[in-house]
Amino acid sequence: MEFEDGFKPENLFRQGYSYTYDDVIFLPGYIGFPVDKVDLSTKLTRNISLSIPCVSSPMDTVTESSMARAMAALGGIGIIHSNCPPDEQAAHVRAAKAHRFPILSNPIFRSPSDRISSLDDFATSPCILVTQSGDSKSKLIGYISQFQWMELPDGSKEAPLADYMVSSVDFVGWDSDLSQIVEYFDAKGPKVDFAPVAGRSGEIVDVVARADVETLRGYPRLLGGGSVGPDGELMVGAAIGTRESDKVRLEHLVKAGANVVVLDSSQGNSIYQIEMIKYIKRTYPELDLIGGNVVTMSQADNLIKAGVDGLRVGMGSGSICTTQEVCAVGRGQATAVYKVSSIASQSKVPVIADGGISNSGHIVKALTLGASTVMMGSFLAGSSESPGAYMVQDGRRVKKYRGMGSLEAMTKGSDARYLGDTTKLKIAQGVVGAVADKGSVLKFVPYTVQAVKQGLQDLGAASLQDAHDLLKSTLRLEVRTGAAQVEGGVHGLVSYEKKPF
Ligand SMILES: NC(=O)C1=CN([C@@H]2O[C@H](COP(=O)(O)OP(=O)(O)OC[C@H]3O[C@@H](n4cnc5c(N)ncnc54)[C@H](O)[C@@H]3O)[C@@H](O)[C@H]2O)C=CC1
Ligand SMILES: O=c1[nH]c(=O)c2[nH+]cn([C@@H]3O[C@H](COP(=O)(O)O)[C@@H](O)[C@H]3O)c2[nH]1
Ligand SMILES: [K+]
Repeated sequence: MEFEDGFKPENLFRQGYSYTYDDVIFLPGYIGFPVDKVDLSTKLTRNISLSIPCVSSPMDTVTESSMARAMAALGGIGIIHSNCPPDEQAAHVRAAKAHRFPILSNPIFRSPSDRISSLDDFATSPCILVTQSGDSKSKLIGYISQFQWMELPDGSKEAPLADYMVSSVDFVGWDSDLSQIVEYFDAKGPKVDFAPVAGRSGEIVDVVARADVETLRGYPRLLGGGSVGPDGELMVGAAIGTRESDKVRLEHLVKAGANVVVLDSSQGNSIYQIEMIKYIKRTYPELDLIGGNVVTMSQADNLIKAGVDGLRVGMGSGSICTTQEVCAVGRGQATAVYKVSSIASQSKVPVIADGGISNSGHIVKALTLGASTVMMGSFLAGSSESPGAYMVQDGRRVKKYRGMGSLEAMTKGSDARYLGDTTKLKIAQGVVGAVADKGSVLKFVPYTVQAVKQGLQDLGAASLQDAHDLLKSTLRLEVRTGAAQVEGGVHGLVSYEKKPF
């Protein structure tokens, strides 16, 4: 028997309000399966499948090679930002895809006759790899770690590397997983602390520290082999703009092996984007292409007709966004995701709910309202995999996080893009800020995903397809009043500690 209880989504979202995730709440359904039966596998685009619905934002404080590698290892995907020269962006794509193990240390190479003058020579790498001619392409001979170098007696530090390096000629293969690297260390014994990693064509591309492997073993187990493309490598996405120069950028990215490209714009329904979509589809028919951003059915319809394989949804909903204040356009994110998904699903174009995700409940809401994945900036920016170093601010460890339309990011990047070609006036549509240290995404994303599974179980959805079917049938939701939102949070306590896992 059907009761009249709660709102049908189509009725709620046509009342003339712009709702965001916190405004709405779902009524629970019926649980007929255990939480571990909830399958979150999904589609990023028409042709790209992921095992978790998580995507990292193309922002210069969120996604470079380290984040892209980790997101892919988790079964999601990272989109490398374009606020750098094309060859640098392509290098990030290559580095992320170079091997399958979710650690990236950008090793430094030296020859046996080279000498180390200070710790600065290690840059950000935990060790220096010694090869015959001092580059990644020649034969591996040994390594020296920062720690080992510092422990050398005075006088020995200035000697050629050959005099004190740890001899090591073995490496692990590019497609090794955690258990194979553990086997390598077990076989080598306790004196060997680093495993060089060979790339596909035999050159040494990275190095894995024993300590990092131990840390990883304490994290939730990585599911499956991650997001692997047809080439056997981890999948990586990259952002581009819609200027003429972006065609050259795209060529670099395709050569580097990018699996998907995102046209990165706040308002994707433009002649520039539509022409770019047509150009890309003509030039690289095999390449998956995500268009956006859009928030209305009509914007989405235009990009679908132009040929996109995925749509990115959200305007002004991001944590660092000021677009709605500056330009008076945008939409509440719950309404935007619901409306765009309702038209995109007719053409089987998956939707990425981009921006405004600050907890697992927001992810459940985005996916249940029709999205196939969520894209996150601030949620991931405080992780050890995001670019940049931690700083201490008011006694807390933080990392910088900034909008790509902030003055600071625009000054670093290609100004032409934002200034237009005719105006010299720079208008910011984002801010620069900081987010708290959250540790590794390899640890907190699995917990977040587990929470999402619990949410779907409560709704009675064993998969994202189930959730989307419910949306069109028995799912009911309501708007929460201000008081109901307060009630839904922690309230009435003198003090409390919020530990998510
Ligand atoms: N999701 C969101 O709500 C927002 C996101 N952002 C982010 O900020 C960054 C910049 O976004 P936008 O400013 O929208 O970048 P955009 O590149 O789409 O637009 C910048 C300006 O360049 C113009 N333009 C683009 N292609 C052109 C061409 N071929 N010829 C002439 N003019 C052209 C556009 O019309 C616009 O005036 C992106 O990373 C975006 O994701 C910025 C604002 C809002
Ligand atoms: O209005 C904006 N001005 C900006 O400077 C800006 N930079 C990024 N973005 C968008 O915000 C998304 C990330 O949002 P969250 O931090 O909420 O995850 C991202 O994925 C983008 O869609 C911007 N929007
Ligand atoms: K905002």
